[in-house]
Amino acid sequence: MDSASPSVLTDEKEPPRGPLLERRQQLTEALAESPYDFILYLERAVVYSNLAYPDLAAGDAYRALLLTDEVRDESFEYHEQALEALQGYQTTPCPEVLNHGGLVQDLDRLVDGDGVDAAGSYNLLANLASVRCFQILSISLLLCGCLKSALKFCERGLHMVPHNKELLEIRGYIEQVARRRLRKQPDDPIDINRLPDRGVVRREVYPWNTHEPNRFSDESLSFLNQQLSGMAPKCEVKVSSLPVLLDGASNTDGYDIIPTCNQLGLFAKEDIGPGEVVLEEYSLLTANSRHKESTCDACGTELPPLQSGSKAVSCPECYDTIFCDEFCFEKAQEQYHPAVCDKDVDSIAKDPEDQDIDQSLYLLLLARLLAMSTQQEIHPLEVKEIKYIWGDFVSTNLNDVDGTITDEPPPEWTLPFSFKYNVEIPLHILEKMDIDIYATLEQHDLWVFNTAYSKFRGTASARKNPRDGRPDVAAVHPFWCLANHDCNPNVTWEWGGRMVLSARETRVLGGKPGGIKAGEEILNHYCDVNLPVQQRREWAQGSLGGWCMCQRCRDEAAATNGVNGVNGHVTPE
Ligand SMILES: C[S@@+](CC[C@H](N)C(=O)[O-])C[C@H]1O[C@@H](n2cnc3c(N)ncnc32)[C@H](O)[C@@H]1O
Repeated sequence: MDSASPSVLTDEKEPPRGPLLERRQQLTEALAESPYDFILYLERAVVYSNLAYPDLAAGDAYRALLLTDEVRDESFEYHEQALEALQGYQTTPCPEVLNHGGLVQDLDRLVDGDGVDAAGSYNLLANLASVRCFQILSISLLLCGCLKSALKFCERGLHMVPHNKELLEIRGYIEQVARRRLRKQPDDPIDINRLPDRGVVRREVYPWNTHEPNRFSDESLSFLNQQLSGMAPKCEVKVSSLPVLLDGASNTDGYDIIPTCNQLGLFAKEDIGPGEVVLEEYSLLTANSRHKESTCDACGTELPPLQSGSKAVSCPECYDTIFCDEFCFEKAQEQYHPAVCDKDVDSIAKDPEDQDIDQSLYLLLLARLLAMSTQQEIHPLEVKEIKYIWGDFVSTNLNDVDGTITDEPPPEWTLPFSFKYNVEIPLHILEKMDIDIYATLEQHDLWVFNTAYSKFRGTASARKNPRDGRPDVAAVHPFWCLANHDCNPNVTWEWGGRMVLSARETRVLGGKPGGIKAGEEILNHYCDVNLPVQQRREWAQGSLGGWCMCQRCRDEAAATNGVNGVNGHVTPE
């Protein structure tokens, strides 16, 4: 589709952001007052579309869709509240947000039963609204690159109103993009099951996110250092100057000076001897994607064999949950477990298909975060294990695009996104935890999940199962992950029940003796440092967010390619 395609999301062309952000704020406040009002959700979805956040538009349209079900079915949990929220709205004239894309012409098809009494009029509004939800969901998910979910929602809408002009147009767009992505001819049929369903969305500190700290402030640094002192007494967190990373090979390997940016890093404040433990960190922000696997629910360590002398403890309320010892059990009770105890959330997203392993581990980390924030009665983004993590955010200005349809989401959008893992299952988990997903919108809005995902990606570590090599346990260790990468690292790391960083006995380069001097930065490794430069760079690219520009990489690449030469592309074996 060419970039001159009309913006089917909106009736306006590139409206200004300021008033839209204000409107978003008003609608968010209105939703806090009236959380079961699907019209408000739809209005906010349109604002998100106009602001070019199609993922957030889809999130709101999905909540609105769930509320239309609540209105229609009196056995549903929030039926009364959803009905009450509709008082004050009429079908003629219907709320402006529903009067879109030929929808009102389909009114007759949407009347249930005989005529429109009070109940009928609410059902009619709910029916109209669900079609509007399907329109927004399908176009928004298409813009995120989630073609399969987009087509499914579009088909559901067309099932209700087969001639709806907008839905037919959206289906045309989805099929056009699908044919191009699957390399099909214009008339080839499309198998919905083969459509890509993983997309990417904006990865940013949302303009309304008031939870993101200034990580460089004295207050933040002193909080971090106070926490760090117990786990790494010889280290401190300080600002570190790091190379700005590009997406791939460049001709700057031989340059003496390259652009840098300020981030945080870990530094030695005293000399550390070779082999000495640098940091030992305990974290409850862990996830295990195997159902009934023998790891500690809290710290993720392998459980000791169940024989006499084992210190393992199971929760007395829900016997299935096992902890490696009393310490982990108590920490879990204090910090997250009661929020999920006996709530049947255990089997969700477990034993995933191979292609979903990463998404399922990140989702389970999100689930743990939600349990921690619920138990600790704080906002998820205030949970100390993630609050100070940098999410590799891109600036809002760079992310901004107009709402036109293109083949692929823009290259600046780097947060992996799928309807299932970002929207549907997190809400399902909250429901299982007996949390009202409408009344707790402030804590459980989609942008909150996306922000947490941004922080997990690039900082979580995973452990492979020795039986089949699949990564099935993951964790976020917020202090360990403050250590930056270098291909000539001065530490090694190992994660059992604790994440342990130790000073290397010998350095990789030149076999020089290990040990870290006071003032030197702690340099971790995010890839196998025994590989040749090209392979190291490809491996570390995901967690670094770019092409490694450490001194070793630059020297080796410049030596291989001639000074200033551009590397050729080598695929790892
Ligand atoms: C796990 S965090 C490390 C801590 C991070 N510097 C911070 O301020 O929180 C990983 C991120 O740090 C940055 N980083 C780490 N090592 C780097 C390196 N050698 N060169 C450039 N950036 C690096 C990248 O932005 C990467 O995505």
